[in-house]
Amino acid sequence: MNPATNIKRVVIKIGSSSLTSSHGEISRKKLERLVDEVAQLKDLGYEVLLVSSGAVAAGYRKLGCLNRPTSLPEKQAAASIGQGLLMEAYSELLLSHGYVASQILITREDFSDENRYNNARNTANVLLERGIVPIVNENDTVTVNRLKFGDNDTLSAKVAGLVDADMLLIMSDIDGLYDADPRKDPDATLLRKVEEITPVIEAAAGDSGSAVGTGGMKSKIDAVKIAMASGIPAFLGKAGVPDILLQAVEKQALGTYFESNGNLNHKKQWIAFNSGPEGEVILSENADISMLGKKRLLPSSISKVKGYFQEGSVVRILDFEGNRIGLGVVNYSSEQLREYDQSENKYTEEVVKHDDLVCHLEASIPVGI
Ligand SMILES: Nc1ncnc2c1ncn2[C@@H]1O[C@H](COP(=O)(O)OP(=O)(O)O)[C@@H](O)[C@H]1O
Ligand SMILES: N[C@@H](CCC(=O)OP(=O)(O)O)C(=O)O
Repeated sequence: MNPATNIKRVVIKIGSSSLTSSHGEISRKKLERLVDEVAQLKDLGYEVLLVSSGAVAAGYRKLGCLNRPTSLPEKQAAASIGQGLLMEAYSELLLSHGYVASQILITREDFSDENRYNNARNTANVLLERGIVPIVNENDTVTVNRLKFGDNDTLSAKVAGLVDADMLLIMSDIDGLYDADPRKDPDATLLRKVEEITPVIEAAAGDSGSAVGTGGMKSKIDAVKIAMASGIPAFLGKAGVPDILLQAVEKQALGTYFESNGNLNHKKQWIAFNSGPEGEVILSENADISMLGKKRLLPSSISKVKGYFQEGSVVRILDFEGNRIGLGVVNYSSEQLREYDQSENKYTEEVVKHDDLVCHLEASIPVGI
């Protein structure tokens, strides 16, 4: 723990572009430099969880591909070879500093099941408390396109929330977030501190700059939003700059610092970012939306129900005009809600309890969730 900053537990995301050579293959030198810096943090008493990309990059040559594959089955086959090689290298390098690595492979489905999500937390906590360095990646080999996290940026933010990290470091091939895509605008300037992700910032974030990166700045901004809403400050900077990890946790690094602006608890993080809503409830015209974050949702506020869901499912909450305004766990099935007759007032229980409701006003939930 650093008493000056109150930071002890750090999640570090390292992108493919920061681990590969110009040919797109894993660079041993870059990996060594990263592990040296992780060990530096560990020596100082920080707990470190690494979210590492690079499985496809580490495996595609051995699969017989000359270039990084683009089809899903080939990428999955490459990851199947590369993930083992990547872990072998991490284990060996960390052991040379006296630290033990562990592997955690996650799919989106693991996180959408609340029990599995909570179980992943317990496992990661044990590892971190015992000084191990968990190395997390998406379980590429078994995921299908539709159900992929897709990029490790959002995965890292969800993992940071899962383990109650004190800080999320997203290390990339660029020294931070610029006010415009630097490839398109030579006058773009580096933003050093961001308190809120505004539409202007979202518009500035472009896609990936390299052949190996997947998410680009867009997915990093989505990730940062998740961290900020979960109460976790984030940093975005350039991997490979000497001492960057230590400087980042000490708030001295060149890069972009994002302040946290929410404090969603685990349950609300799960509802907001992992659950996968099963249906929709549309509020009546006169429902007081400004109060939604502070209140429960009553049957009388609902004008329409879309889709089929069970009691206990997560649903999207839309205003009368169809704008997404929140998510919540319902106490009634879609059929029960469709049958609700206000005049009889037969449902006494709220549709969504306050503790089970996340309002977009209290959490800037990334588009698409
Ligand atoms: N506003 C922006 N500020 C900084 N970088 C940007 C911006 N818009 C787009 N980019 C691009 O995003 C790239 C980083 O994303 P990506 O290639 O996915 O890296 P990684 O492999 O680290 O995930 C940068 O190299 C840059 O070209
Ligand atoms: N899971 C994939 C990487 C996916 C990914 O997010 O890559 P990147 O945008 O480089 O961080 C792999 O290990 O190759």
